[in-house]
Amino acid sequence: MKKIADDILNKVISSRPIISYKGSFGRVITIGGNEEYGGAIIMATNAAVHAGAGLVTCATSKINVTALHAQLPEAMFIDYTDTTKLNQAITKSNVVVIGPGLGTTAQSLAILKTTIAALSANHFIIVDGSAITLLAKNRNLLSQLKIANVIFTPHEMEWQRLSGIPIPNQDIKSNQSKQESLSANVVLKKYHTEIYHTNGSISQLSIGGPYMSTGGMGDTLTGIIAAFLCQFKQVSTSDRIDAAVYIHSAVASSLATQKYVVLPSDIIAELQHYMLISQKK
Ligand SMILES: NC(=O)C1=CN([C@@H]2O[C@H](COP(=O)(O)OP(=O)(O)OC[C@H]3O[C@@H](n4cnc5c(N)ncnc54)[C@H](O)[C@@H]3O)[C@@H](O)[C@H]2O)[C@@H](O)CC1
Ligand SMILES: Nc1ncnc2c1ncn2[C@@H]1O[C@H](COP(=O)(O)OP(=O)(O)O)[C@@H](O)[C@H]1O
Ligand SMILES: [Mg+2]
Repeated sequence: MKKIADDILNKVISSRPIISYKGSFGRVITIGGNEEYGGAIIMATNAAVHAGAGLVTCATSKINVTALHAQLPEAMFIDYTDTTKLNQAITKSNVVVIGPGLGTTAQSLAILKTTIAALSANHFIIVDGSAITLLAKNRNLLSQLKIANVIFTPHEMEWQRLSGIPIPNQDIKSNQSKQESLSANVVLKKYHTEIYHTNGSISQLSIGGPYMSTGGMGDTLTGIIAAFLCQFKQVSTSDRIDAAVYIHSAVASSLATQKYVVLPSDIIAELQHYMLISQKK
């Protein structure tokens, strides 16, 4: 298992080509945020925009549109129950994030099914939060998901649901064996997050701490991973994922020198600056 070092940022974050436009930096669609958990998808969307994705669309409950646009006018909106628009927007996207605040109702499951049916081999899909819980209960959907490049981002309980491995038994060998059968990358979030890559490598974070234990911290990570996947195509998928996971905690630990707790929104606000000082010179 390789510890992710600080130089991953310098390796992955490159300066932007002069001849470029928003389309050069990829399209992300974030799907989630029901009537209770609008904040989750707004944080994921906000993180994707601040981490540099060129165009970001948020597919969420209609109830969240005013809050979304008050926070983030840069994001586009679609009603996630509008199947036709959802389909079209997924087709146009490079990276799909599904799950933050999606909920686990029949409607949530229908949105997950529509999303999976719209995937192609060119897509990255980041499956987080409620979408992991839904897939654990609807395992027939797992094989259809494999058409795309999949990144699961479970916390330990979500991984227990999806993998069937109880939290105390989540050792490297068992985790990797389950990850291989899922044909997906797995970012197992905890103190010292572990990343199981489809190329067989395993990385581990050795930064971050309890100042990050606030609701929305994982939702924010999904947006950063999405933005890194759709931008830094000169490096491998595994390096892009490792760099995204690393910068999330690096920003948090840097802010924790001044703050007792670091909020997801604090990390989002600092990302543009931290990426600038970390980029390849
Ligand atoms: N502001 C918002 O709208 C927020 C919405 N959220 C959404 O709420 C939905 C439910 O997610 P939750 O994770 O809250 O609930 P879950 O029920 O999925 O997971 C929480 C349970 O897992 C256990 N657990 C064990 N190990 C854990 C670990 N390492 N990290 C976290 N929990 C661990 C906890 O004790 C608890 O019983 C998701 O869709 C999520 O995206 C949360 O992200 C919180 C913030
Ligand atoms: N004590 C801790 N040390 C290191 N990282 C932590 C700690 N507590 C939380 N985190 C990080 O915060 C994020 C929490 O993700 P998650 O539980 O999905 O949050 P949410 O669903 O509320 O957004 C993960 O990246 C996790 O590694
Ligand atoms: Mg979460």
